Amino acid sequence: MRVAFASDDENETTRAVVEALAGDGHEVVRPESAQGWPDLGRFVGRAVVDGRADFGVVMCWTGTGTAIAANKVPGVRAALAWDPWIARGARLWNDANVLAMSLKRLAPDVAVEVLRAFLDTPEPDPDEAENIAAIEPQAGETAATTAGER
Ligand SMILES: O=C[C@H](O)[C@H](O)[C@H](O)COP(=O)(O)O
Repeated sequence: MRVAFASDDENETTRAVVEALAGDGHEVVRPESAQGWPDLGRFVGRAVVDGRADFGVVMCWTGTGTAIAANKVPGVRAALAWDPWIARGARLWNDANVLAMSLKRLAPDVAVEVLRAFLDTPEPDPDEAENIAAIEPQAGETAATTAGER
């Protein structure tokens, strides 16, 4: 598969993830230059939505900033995962298309397990199709209309 990858820092964990992606035969799509975490999250999100990548992986200290930035790209469903069960569930029940991980909190072997659990879960649960479709902004919905409904 083609997997877009970006991280705002590098350590043993990010290196293990990149090595696992390449070692497992994935084509890795990476940004050409170093950027801050908001732009990196957006880069990966756009790569997935544009079809340059099948899935995305974002990493930053917490994993949260890149996840939030990726999720601002319409069509992106980025999920922060810290163990394989969460990663598998994000694919099965949320059809997550971007995996976010903390480069500070996950040991290299755990990050690789999480990555593989995510990428090795090919199809979401059909029973969740309605919920997954409902994640996207609904026709005519804006921040103002959504707030008004509460
Ligand atoms: O959510 C943000 C990330 O965890 C960043 O990796 C962290 O805040 C460090 O970012 P910076 O190097 O820009 O201070």
